[in-house]
Amino acid sequence: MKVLVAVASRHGSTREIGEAVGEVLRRSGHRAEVADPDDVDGLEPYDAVILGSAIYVGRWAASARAMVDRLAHGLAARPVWLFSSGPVGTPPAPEGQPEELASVMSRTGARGHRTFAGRLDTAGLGVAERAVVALVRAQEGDYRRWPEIEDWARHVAADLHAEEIRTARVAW
Ligand SMILES: Cc1cc2nc3c(=O)[nH]c(=O)nc-3n(C[C@H](O)[C@H](O)[C@H](O)COP(=O)(O)O)c2cc1C
Repeated sequence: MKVLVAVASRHGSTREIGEAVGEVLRRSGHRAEVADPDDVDGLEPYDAVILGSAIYVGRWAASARAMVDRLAHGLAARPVWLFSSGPVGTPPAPEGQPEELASVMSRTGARGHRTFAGRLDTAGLGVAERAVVALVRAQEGDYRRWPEIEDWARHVAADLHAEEIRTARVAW
């Protein structure tokens, strides 16, 4: 299947998660393209979509939310999975889902959502971001667990193969 992996990332770490997901899909026999949500004009070329976003102050990025608004019908007509990335530290914090997750799940009919731990590199942050990080005492470091991310992507890839078989049966 041809899969769009659309990823909203401010400082690059969620984008790298999306690239890893795309790589697993390709190794599993799918075609995968990784893109910024702002660059997605339409979903016609794609059979399925994975949409991911970094979490900032409890919310998904504006570009991911805008893509859901813009392409809600196309998303609802395709298999969709969602992921978020944000919690940092040991154990990863904060817990809890992004504010708009329930609404995005229901509007897209998403088959699943996973939150992955993120990366915090204070050297790359702006002044306002540093103030928030200091306020909540967030722990610097890279907490992404690649085996967990790859395992999730393998499950999605397997579901997509099952979907291919179902679609082929209906076509007969
Ligand atoms: C200002 C600021 C606010 C953040 N707020 C949250 C939050 O509410 N929930 C969360 O899980 N992570 C939060 N994070 C952590 C980021 O989501 C995490 O660093 C993520 O990996 C960043 O992804 P990116 O590199 O793709 O932008 C915050 C980070 C910053 C700098």
